[in-house]
This record gives sequence, structure tokens and C-alpha cells, in this order.
Amino acid sequence: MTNKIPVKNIAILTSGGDAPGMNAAIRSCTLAALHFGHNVYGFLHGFKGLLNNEFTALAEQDVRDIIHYGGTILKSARCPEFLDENKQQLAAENLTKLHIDALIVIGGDGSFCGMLALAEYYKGQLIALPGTIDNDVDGTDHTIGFATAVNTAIDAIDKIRDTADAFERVFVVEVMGRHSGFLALNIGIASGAEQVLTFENFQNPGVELQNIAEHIKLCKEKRGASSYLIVAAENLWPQGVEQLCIDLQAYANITCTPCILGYIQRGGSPVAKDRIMATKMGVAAVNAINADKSMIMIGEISGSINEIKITQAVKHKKQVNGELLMAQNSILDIAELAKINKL
Ligand SMILES: Nc1ncnc2c1ncn2[C@@H]1O[C@H](COP(=O)(O)OP(=O)(O)O)[C@@H](O)[C@H]1O
Ligand SMILES: O=P(O)(O)OC[C@H]1O[C@](O)(COP(=O)(O)O)[C@@H](O)[C@@H]1O
Repeated sequence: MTNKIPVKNIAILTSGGDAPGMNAAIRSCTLAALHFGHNVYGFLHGFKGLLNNEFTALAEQDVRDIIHYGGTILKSARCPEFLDENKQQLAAENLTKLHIDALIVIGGDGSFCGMLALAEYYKGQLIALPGTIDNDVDGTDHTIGFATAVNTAIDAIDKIRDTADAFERVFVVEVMGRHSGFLALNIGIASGAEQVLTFENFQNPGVELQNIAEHIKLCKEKRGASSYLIVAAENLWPQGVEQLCIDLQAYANITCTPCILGYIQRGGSPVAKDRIMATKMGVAAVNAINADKSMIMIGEISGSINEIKITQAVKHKKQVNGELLMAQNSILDIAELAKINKL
């Protein structure tokens, strides 16, 4: 088949918190680009790699067996220096000197702000792919890594439920997601937690303490001694979930055990959804480069590829699904259930 698409030098980097499925995205960007005869380069350590000219050529054998690995073969980093305009200019100069025609950045909204800054100086094409376990990026139903992180957390919480049941204990499990509650709410619902504390339903510590204490007591009254799980978003309760346990003890003499799931949520083999979505997005990124597009993010909405401007992806905050919040509230309303069922 004749290929009329001009050959380009395409670079890829991963930036910000790593997410399972980033490798699947690197693989599909690379394979699709090679398919069209392009040259492919991977910059290492996110934006740091652009500053230090740390890159490697990517061939088929480099990405052959990586679809099932978490993390990122290109490494990632947070690069605070990139906030400095001189560094953004240096990165643009380095890309231009290397004759890079297009750069694909796989990361979260912070990385996309970095791309907007870079665009002031770099005249090549810039394409974003949403890769973060937090799912807090507009223009896509799900980000690469979110589904895996939810499943990883559920696996862990199911195990916590077993021991909580055995001892009829109250646990507070802290999950990741420092600015929005996609992880907390989805994990809370899927693990059958009795309470979910997330940015979207949090009033203030005083009100929440009273609500939680009343709910725990009501559950005990209606169900007898049993386990009780609270899933809480990180960065929400003042001084963290250990403090929430101390506060519950002091406020209502309720003993509860804190458990911070932490970085296990970022690792592990990506689930099928992340592998497939990342593969589709990578191919779409290369198609967009072939079509001379720039400054767009590739997402997926209702199963189909969606393109939005990077400016929109950064500006507009995606909201947690209100139906999920309502579902959680309805399931939890044990007082209402008790009335209806005359428990
Ligand atoms: N306003 C900005 N200007 C320039 N670069 C930025 C900006 N915000 C973030 N970045 C770059 O993007 C990197 C990743 O952003 P961060 O918020 O840490 O992760 P994520 O991309 O996962 O949201 C930062 O370390 C920094 O190098
Ligand atoms: O690895 P770090 O720098 O400690 O960051 C932790 C944060 O990274 C995340 O795992 C992912 O966030 P980003 O994708 O926005 O970088 C958050 O859930 C968590 O709060």
C-alpha cells in the first residue's frame, strides 16, 4: 500500500503520577507511528527528559511485551522547574534542534498545563493522552489507569472486610485522589462501604463526625455487631484518617482502625479496559498527527474516541457522576430502610 503521509519524527513522554496502562499507550503510539513510517523517540522522566535531552529511539522490539506492565517504561517525574519560562523555552529549543515534529504527552491535567506552556515556544504538534488514576480530566469518561486503580483498591478492601467482619470492627480506608472523588466514590460503592467520605459530599468535620457516629450506632442497633467500612478520599479529613479515628473515639467512643492503601493503587498490571482504551487512544493520537492536528487531547466518551482542545481539558473540571452520589446515599439510608421494613 502506498503511503502518502509525510514521515515525521514523533516523540512520546509520560509525566506526573504514573498509571497502569501508560505502557499500553506507549506501545500503541509507537506501533501506529511505525506503521505509518514515522520515526519514534521516547523522552525519559517526563518534562525533565526534555530539559536534559534524555531520549531513546523506540522500535517495535522496545514495546513488544509491555502491554501488561504497570508503571511506565519511559519513567515519569514531577518537574517543578518546568514552571520556569526559561525551562519551557529550553525544552522547545531541544525539541526543535532534534527535529521533533510532534510530541505526545501521556499524563494528567498538570502535564497538560505544561504542554500549554511549552506551546508558547514550540511550534511542533502537541497531542495529549489522559493518563492518571485520579480520572479528574475533562473530555473523557475515563482516564488511563483509573479502572485498574479502582479494581486494585477493591481487591484490598475485600480483604479488609474479611478481617473487619471477623472482629466486627470499624475501619477507615484512605484511598488516593487528592483533588476529586472519582476514586473514593467508585471504590466505596464497589466495595460496599457503609460510608464514603469524598470532596463532593463533605460538609465539614463537625457535621460529618456527627453523621458518621449516628450511622455507626444505628447500624449496630439494627444489625447487631458487625463490620463497618468507611472509604475516605486522601487529603480530605484534617490531619488525615488517623485523626478521624481519634476524633470518632473522642466524640462517640467509637473505636476504629485506620488503613491507608497508598501507592499499591498506582501499580499492578492494567485491567482489560485500560489496555484496550489506551491502545485506541494511542492509535487516535497518531491519526491526529497524520492529520496535522495539534493542541488536542484524545479521550473516549461512550466508547468512541473524542478530541477536545487541551485548553478545555485543563480549564473545565469534570464532575463526579451525581447518580453515583445519589445511589450511595440511598443505599446508606438505614434509618429510612428501617422505617420501610419495620426492622
Ligand atoms: N502550570 C504549569 N506550567 C508548566 N508546567 C506545569 C504546570 N503545571 C504542571 N506542570 C508540569 O507538569 C508536571 C506534572 O504535573 P502534575 O500536576 O504533577 O501531574 P499530572 O500531570 O499527573 O496532573 C509537573 O511536574 C510540571 O513539570
Ligand atoms: O507520587 P506523589 O507525587 O506522591 O503523588 C501522589 C498523588 O499522585 C496520584 O496518585 C495521581 O495524581 P496525578 O495523576 O494527578 O499525578 C494522586 O492520587 C496522589 O495524590
